[in-house]
Amino acid sequence: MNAMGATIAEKIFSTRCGRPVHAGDVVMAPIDAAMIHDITGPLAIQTFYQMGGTRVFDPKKVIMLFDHQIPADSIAAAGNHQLMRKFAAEQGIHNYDLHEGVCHQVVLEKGRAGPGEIVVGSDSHTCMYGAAGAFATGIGSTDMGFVLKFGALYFRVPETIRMTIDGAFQRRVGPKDLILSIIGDIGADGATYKAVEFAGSTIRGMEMPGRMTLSNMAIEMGGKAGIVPPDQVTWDYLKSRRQVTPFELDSDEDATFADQRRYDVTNLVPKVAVPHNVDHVVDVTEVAGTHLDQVFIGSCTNGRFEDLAEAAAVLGDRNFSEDLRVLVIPASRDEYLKTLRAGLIERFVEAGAMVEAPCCGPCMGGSFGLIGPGEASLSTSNRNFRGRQGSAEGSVYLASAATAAASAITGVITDPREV
Ligand SMILES: CC(C)[C@H](C(=O)O)[C@@H](O)C(=O)O
Ligand code: SF4
Repeated sequence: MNAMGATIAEKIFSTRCGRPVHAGDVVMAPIDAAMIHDITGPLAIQTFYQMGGTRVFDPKKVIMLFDHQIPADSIAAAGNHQLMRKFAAEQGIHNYDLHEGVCHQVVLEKGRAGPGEIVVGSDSHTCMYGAAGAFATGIGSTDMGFVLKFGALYFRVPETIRMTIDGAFQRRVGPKDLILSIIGDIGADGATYKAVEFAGSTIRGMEMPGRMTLSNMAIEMGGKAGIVPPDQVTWDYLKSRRQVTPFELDSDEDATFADQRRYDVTNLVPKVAVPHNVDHVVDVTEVAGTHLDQVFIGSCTNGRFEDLAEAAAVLGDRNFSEDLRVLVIPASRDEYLKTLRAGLIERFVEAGAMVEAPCCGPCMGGSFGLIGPGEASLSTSNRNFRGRQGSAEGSVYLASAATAAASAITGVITDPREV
């Protein structure tokens, strides 16, 4: 039989399962790392015990942290934290607790996900670790209970959609505009259960933060994973975070793809996802002038130093509009420190923003920063579903940090190329 080419996803599953597997095969695959946070962790732990679990499969492979409801914003949240701290202590799991920031950012920063690994998290944006060449996917708390006990999980090896991206971004246009435009094009269910691969010269020239933004939002088109083939950028990023021995991991040219799409970013303009769907994407010019009550710059999608630096560059020495609330939340302690040391936190505070310590913040309306009925928020995060950031009668617009900063200066949705 001819040896057929394979996709990255097929290669990862073949290596980890110890035999050649193909898209469509159902396999029980070993798990290299499993992440739980303060919202979904308690149910996963409960399931683990209900399944008769006593010791987790490998405490070193379990990543625990709190980010959605920190500092505890209710007695229930405090109780969840207590339960998880107790579990970590009993099981010998290192608990990052509330010290480090948003789960996905922290997993990558701590080098807990890398090329060729199968990583799961009980959170839908776990696909972000694909930026580091992992096959990473979000799973439910019940599946996570199973993983904690057995260190393995059933998967149907996904087919792959390859997105080849070429061209150079224009000023104030970047990865967030690209991923919004791709999602607008393919639709919220356009990549359902597919591994989405990001390839091409634009990706090769992109640093890790941008790659994270792309992989993070793979789930917003239904993707099971969002993978960037590891290259020197990946290995350089991982070098200071874990032991690395670079190796080749890319799809073969004769691999079978479910679909191959090409994009050119040369003429890409700033994009905005308008209420209430992530795939309802328009050019910023179409919604420019829309009144806003709040701007949120942060989240696992766009809360990194590079995003905050872009926002600060747009801001310059101006102030934010006094007619709206501006919330800035770095995605992690590291990102916070970089931003602080660059003097940008001072600039944001001076300009009128409220800067919070690393956490999910208003991203999913779980804790603070909620919007009221009839209010509109523009957010650098990844979801704008009805009620996502508070009132179901509110509206959430998604955009880049540059568009967010420009809009925060004027108080209305604003093209960042024009301020
Ligand atoms: C709370 C958690 C389960 C949820 C997710 O899975 O994504 C959240 O992080 C989100 O972004 O909606
Ligand atoms: S920042 Fe938002 S998208 Fe990311 S994990 Fe937190 S709630 Fe989910």
